Amino acid sequence: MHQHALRLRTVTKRFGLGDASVTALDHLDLEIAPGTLTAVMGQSGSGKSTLLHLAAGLDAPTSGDVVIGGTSVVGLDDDALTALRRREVGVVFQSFNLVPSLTALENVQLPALLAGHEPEHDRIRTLLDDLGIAGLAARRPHELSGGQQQRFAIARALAHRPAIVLADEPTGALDSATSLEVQEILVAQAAAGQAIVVVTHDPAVAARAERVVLLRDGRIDDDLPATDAATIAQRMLRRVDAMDPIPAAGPRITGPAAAIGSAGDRAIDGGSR
Ligand SMILES: Nc1ncnc2c1ncn2[C@@H]1O[C@H](COP(=O)(O)OP(=O)(O)OP(=O)(O)O)[C@@H](O)[C@H]1O
Repeated sequence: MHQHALRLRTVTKRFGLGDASVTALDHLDLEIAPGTLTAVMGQSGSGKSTLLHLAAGLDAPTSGDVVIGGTSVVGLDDDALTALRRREVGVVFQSFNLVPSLTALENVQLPALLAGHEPEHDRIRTLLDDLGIAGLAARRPHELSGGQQQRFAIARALAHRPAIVLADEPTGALDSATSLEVQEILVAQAAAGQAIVVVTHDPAVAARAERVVLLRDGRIDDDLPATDAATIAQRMLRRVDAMDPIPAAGPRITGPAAAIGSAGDRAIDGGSR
């Protein structure tokens, strides 16, 4: 096993050219160890999705390097990058929906098959049981609710034991009881050796992580060890307050709470992009 499941080394990502360019990530350094659950938080536009896409090898940095499971993505051709991604990365992204023509179970088996392995049937059965979706395995995605599809997407990301699992609001479409079950599974998989990085706006989800990385303007603004939900929420509020040009009197609940709430709603409405 590599010392780092994932390393971003002085990564800058710019979109567009010249005056119109946007710097989504700005000389960002991040190392993710195997067997850890890391939450990434930050305001809309702070660079969270960009970070996940680069970490998944789906997009290349403008400068710097991304090292996935010990292999640098810089200089890899498309075939090599695809092979690396299939072997080492599992994703739960809104943009990576289940394949509609396959059953839900076949979707979960797909990453192993694409990587040229026999799926681990026992492991998949256990994951589906734990996620409460074993009875739905023969259905096609359009016969499942959004939350059920989300749970199959989580099973798909974990099934082939990739070195790193990247999830964008994995609990966003789930009711609170199911969200808790998914959190338990992520914690358990991290304890079993996978590196899991979860982008979330939910302090309760972030509180399950052993590390909370706060992004701001494409940089790491804070890097906290395991922290309780109230402290994380406060930390986020303070960031919002710091950016708020209008000082408000009295306790600051409305603005920051609204910021967290609207972000969560957007995730439920169909993701960040
Ligand atoms: N394909 C793109 N083309 C141009 N600009 C982009 C592109 N993708 C992201 N950006 C810009 O890069 C910055 C970071 O975006 P990113 O989507 O990573 O933020 P985020 O923290 O995930 O936001 P959200 O919480 O709203 O999803 C934003 O200013 C965004 O407008």
